Amino acid sequence: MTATIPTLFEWAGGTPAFEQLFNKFYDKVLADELLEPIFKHMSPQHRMHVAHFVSEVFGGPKTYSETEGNHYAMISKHLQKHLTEAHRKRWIELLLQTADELSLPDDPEFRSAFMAYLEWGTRIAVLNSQTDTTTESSDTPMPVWGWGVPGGPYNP
Ligand code: HEM
Repeated sequence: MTATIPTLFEWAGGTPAFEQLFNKFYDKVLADELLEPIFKHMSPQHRMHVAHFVSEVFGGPKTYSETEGNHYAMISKHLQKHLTEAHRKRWIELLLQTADELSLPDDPEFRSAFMAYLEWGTRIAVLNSQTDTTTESSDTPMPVWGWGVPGGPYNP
């Protein structure tokens, strides 16, 4: 019998894990002198929108795409924000710090998939923040991230 491979979303702890992660992360963002200026006007819904977006990418419920936006809408939110590599690196650093503090799974398989998505997603955000238009098509589907080469957790 083969074991069922959990989604990254399930492995991380489901909706509560992602909501907690982004809630705590944006507290850190607002306390950070480099990132605070670019996030100080974010809406109260911002944290949960990002939590639901990332949950969906990792195989969770389609809350973001069914009720909150789509991939194009997410990209559009970054237009003309003029994000820099320094912003991007700090964003990732604070998110990883939060993941450790909340004891998100730290197995090599989960963390390598998590990092791969963060690298991809943040670089797309920075690229699209430099201009007022995106080449992204308005019907681009939500990305779906998987375990990559390891294929699943080593010890499910
Ligand atoms: C995987 C990477 C990322 C994802 C999935 C993501 C996702 C999102 C989403 C879903 C929104 C819209 C939130 C809403 O509806 O209120 C948003 C807005 C935004 N994001 Fe990102 N983002 C990423 C990376 C980044 C990075 C690296 C930065 C800057 C360091 C950034 C800066 C912003 C800003 C400034 C906004 C607009 C805030 C406002 O409304 O005032 N994002 N992002």
